Amino acid sequence: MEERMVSGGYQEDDSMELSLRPQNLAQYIGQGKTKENLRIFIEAAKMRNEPLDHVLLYGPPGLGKTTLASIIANEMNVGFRTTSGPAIERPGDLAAILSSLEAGDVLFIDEIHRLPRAVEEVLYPAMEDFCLDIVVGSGSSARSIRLDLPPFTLVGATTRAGLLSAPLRDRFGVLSRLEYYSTEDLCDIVERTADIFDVGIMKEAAVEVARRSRGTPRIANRLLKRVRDISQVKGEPSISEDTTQQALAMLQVDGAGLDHIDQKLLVAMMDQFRGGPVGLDTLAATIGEESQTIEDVYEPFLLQKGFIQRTPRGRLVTHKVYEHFNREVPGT
Ligand SMILES: Nc1ncnc2c1ncn2[C@@H]1O[C@H](COP(=O)(O)OP(=O)(O)OP(=O)(O)O)[C@@H](O)[C@H]1O
Ligand SMILES: [Mg+2]
Repeated sequence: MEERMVSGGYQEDDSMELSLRPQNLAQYIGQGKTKENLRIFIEAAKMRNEPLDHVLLYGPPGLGKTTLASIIANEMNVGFRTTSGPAIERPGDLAAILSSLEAGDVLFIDEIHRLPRAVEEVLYPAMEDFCLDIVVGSGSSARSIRLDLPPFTLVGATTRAGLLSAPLRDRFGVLSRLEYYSTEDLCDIVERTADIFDVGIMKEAAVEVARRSRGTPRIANRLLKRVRDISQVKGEPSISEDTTQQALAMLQVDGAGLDHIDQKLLVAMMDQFRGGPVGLDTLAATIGEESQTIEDVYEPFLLQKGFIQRTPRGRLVTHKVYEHFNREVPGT
């Protein structure tokens, strides 16, 4: 699969992200409810001199889960350790990490849905009672010993909350779902990033980048970076709306943030299947993509935007699609 300008996943080109990452809750734009809750929980934990409850952050890629995890550590004034589900292969790996934590630390486990089951089982008593149950010896002389751990906060992140086992999910005290950002919030993010890049940007230009970023800060920052390059080559004193339009057209990102693959899919549905319903496999074969890729990568945004609907008989395009492509809605 090719890399898309508008995919929320991390790409090599996004390496500037580290410098763009907000450091505290005040700098973290949007996600009002999550932020408000966390602010209260953090304050309460600090008053009680206890570690924060374990936090699960879930939602699509690029919405700021990793960023928020590091902010939690900053706001609690504690250390931040990071690892990921696939990186912890054996129970012993996790035991080593846990026993090296300092009291109060935040341990961040990214892609936590990918933890091996045997590792997950070590995590349960660690989360619940801050202890490790270790089996020593083997056969009839095997026995289990219990080791105390320093109290810590586990922050887990996942794009696939549905894949988390119930016992693991139940051990988190705080569950926060990150939402796609509004155009206003993304506009603030674009302006903040431009500030860090030390370039000016006209309000209309920032709004335009925001509108096409699929509700995702990572995409907004990526688009802005490209737009800035073109603006600089033109010698503009600050990024203009014209340049932004031109740059985004070059990048083949349209007014709703759709790229050529989204367009191909929607046009095929209108032209070849009269708007649907069309089965996923048929559609996949028509545009030469895997069904799974359509379902996991292309469809979520189109569904969220109300461009397509899923029905038991297959996918349907909505009237929004005809309007978007300036076509007459059939049967009107
Ligand atoms: N609320 C926000 N305010 C400002 N910038 C943000 C915000 N959320 C995310 N960003 C920017 O978007 C980038 C991507 O965010 P982050 O890496 O935290 O996403 P993620 O949800 O962890 O993605 P993934 O699912 O790929 O791990 C950050 O480096 C940061 O620059
Ligand atoms: Mg992340």
